[in-house]
Amino acid sequence: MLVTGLEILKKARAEGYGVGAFNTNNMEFTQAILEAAEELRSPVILALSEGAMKYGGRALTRMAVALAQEARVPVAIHLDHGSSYESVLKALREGFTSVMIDKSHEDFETNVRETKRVVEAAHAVGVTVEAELGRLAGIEEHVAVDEKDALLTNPEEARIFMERTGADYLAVAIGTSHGAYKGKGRPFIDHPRLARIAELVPAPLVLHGASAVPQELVERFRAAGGEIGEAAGIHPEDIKKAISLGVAKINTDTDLRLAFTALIREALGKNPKEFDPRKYLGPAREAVKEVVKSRMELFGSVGKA
Ligand SMILES: O=C(COP(=O)(O)O)N(O)CCCCO
Ligand code: NA
Ligand SMILES: [Zn+2]
Repeated sequence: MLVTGLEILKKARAEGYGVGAFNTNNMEFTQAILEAAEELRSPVILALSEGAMKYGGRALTRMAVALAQEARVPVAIHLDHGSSYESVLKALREGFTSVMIDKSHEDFETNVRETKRVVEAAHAVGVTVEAELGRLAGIEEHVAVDEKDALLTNPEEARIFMERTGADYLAVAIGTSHGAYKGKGRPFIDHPRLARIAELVPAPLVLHGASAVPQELVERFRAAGGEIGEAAGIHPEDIKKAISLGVAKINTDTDLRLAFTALIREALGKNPKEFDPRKYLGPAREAVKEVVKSRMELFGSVGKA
């Protein structure tokens, strides 16, 4: 069933498990994510970025909303990294049930003002809001303290920000970053900072840039002809610890992309004569579904629907 992001995340934070927000740009990702959720009886958040909405248009948004309504588990349709009030309005018009307004690159007062404006519009139509405070950036442990403070979420500021904006959940910067290169080896995650934020912010917390970038997937991608450098993601233990501290929404996009692309490269390499798209998109879809299922196991959302 189609529910708001807060309905899913409030329960998750209260009961100490995480829920995956998985990005989709097409039919295969959407099917993989929803099938995994139904098979594991897990709530799930289908995340569409502005780029996904541009790429898939009505075909994607209509499919996502319709399948979410028919799903036998709770599903929220979420605008990932909404960059403007107008972009959020478009998502609201498409029937999204969760929207992110990301003004984390602006100064504090601008972020508060813009976020508050989106909260008023979204709440008026029963949709819940994710905001962001702090800058996503992989930080080496030796990074100077004041530089960390400039980048990472300030716990006291977070409390004030949530009180002034009325946002429903908060994306925090504690050392993660988007993409396949999150730092050399095991990225440093500032758990004490997260614990402090969670003490001051009762709302569900959100972790962006949370993909694991597992070495076996990186190697499989390379073996199939992909080119990727010294890739590294967030260690599963750091994800579990973050969930125990108050993270309820965990964003995964890179791991799905790597799996999908590796399988397509393998299928095309194996049979150069093949030109039925279902023969390479189908196995790629299955690979995405397996990654989603393993993430749900890690987050503890299996059986929580
Ligand atoms: O936080 C994330 C995903 O993080 P990751 O790259 O670790 O999968 N997202 O918000 C997805 C970003 C979509 C645009 O690229
Ligand atoms: Na988001
Ligand atoms: Zn993100």
